[in-house]
Amino acid sequence: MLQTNVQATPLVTMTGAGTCRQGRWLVRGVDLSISRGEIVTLIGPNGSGKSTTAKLAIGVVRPDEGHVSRLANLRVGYVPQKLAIDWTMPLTVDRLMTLTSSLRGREIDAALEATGIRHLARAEVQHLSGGEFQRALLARAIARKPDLLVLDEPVQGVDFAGEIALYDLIKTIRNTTGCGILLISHDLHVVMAETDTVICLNGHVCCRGTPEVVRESPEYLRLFGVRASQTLAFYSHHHDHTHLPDGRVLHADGSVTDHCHPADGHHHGDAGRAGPMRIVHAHGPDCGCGQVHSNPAATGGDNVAERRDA
Ligand SMILES: Nc1ncnc2c1ncn2[C@@H]1O[C@H](COP(=O)(O)OP(=O)(O)OP(=O)(O)O)[C@@H](O)[C@H]1O
Repeated sequence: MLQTNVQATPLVTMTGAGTCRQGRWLVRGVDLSISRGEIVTLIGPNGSGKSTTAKLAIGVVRPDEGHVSRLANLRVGYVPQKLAIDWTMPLTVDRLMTLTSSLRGREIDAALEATGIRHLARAEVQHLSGGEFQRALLARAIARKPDLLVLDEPVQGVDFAGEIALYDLIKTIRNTTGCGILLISHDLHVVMAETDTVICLNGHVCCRGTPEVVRESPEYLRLFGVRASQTLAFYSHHHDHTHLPDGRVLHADGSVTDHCHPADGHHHGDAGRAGPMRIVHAHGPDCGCGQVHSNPAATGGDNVAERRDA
């Protein structure tokens, strides 16, 4: 689990909030609060009201019932799910940063540095990879040092290895700036296990709590099924190495070796593998990593995940 520094005064508080269009409630009765240093993740099927809830939280959409309050002078960094960019027009990354408001050069540099794409400042946005583009959007959102970062599906178009790197980056941003983060995900990727509070939506709040609590709840299981819960169980433990497509092993300290270390715990996953239901931990008697697999206590890891290894 993440180290958190959640402070008492919420940045945003929603109480029984809902919004209605053409006589249809898009979402209703949402109670939600986000504090500094907290990561709240909205999950739910397509059309379940995740984006609408985020827009209610930051004031882009007004509630037709209930109440939404925000800290005075709250600064919000928002990465929407869709961005209206004219891809026929040349647009560099540093120009993207200042499209809607002005920023000083050093603010641009700092944000690009923090997201690991400073070297791409002059690159054309349309030539960026999926992961680089998401980092550029993230840089744009953090440049004004927001109190609250709202990220609507920030890993779209990114492969699995890039996805993990992006979530690590989001965590780092939270840890270094102390901002609150509202994340939206339409499925159950690594994000759910990396979060403080999960809110499961389906037009209303189905269930909420820590990832551990949510994955056991009957509402969650009804919505996503038992297999999803097991996948989450896998993700909710410490991951310390990643198997690269060429068979080598990338360790948490950045070193790359031909095989696992004897003390290695769990994988991040197989780099490049796609899809939400990845069962990635492949340790077994012949995996060569030197771990004892039959005794969960031997590795000190999460029991549920260890049982899956045996
Ligand atoms: N401005 C609007 N007017 C009418 N209906 C809308 C409007 N905005 C959203 N909706 C509808 O509200 C529902 C919830 O939409 P929302 O975008 O919040 O869902 P979501 O959970 O974010 O979905 P997805 O995972 O597909 O992105 C959908 O049925 C959508 O069609």
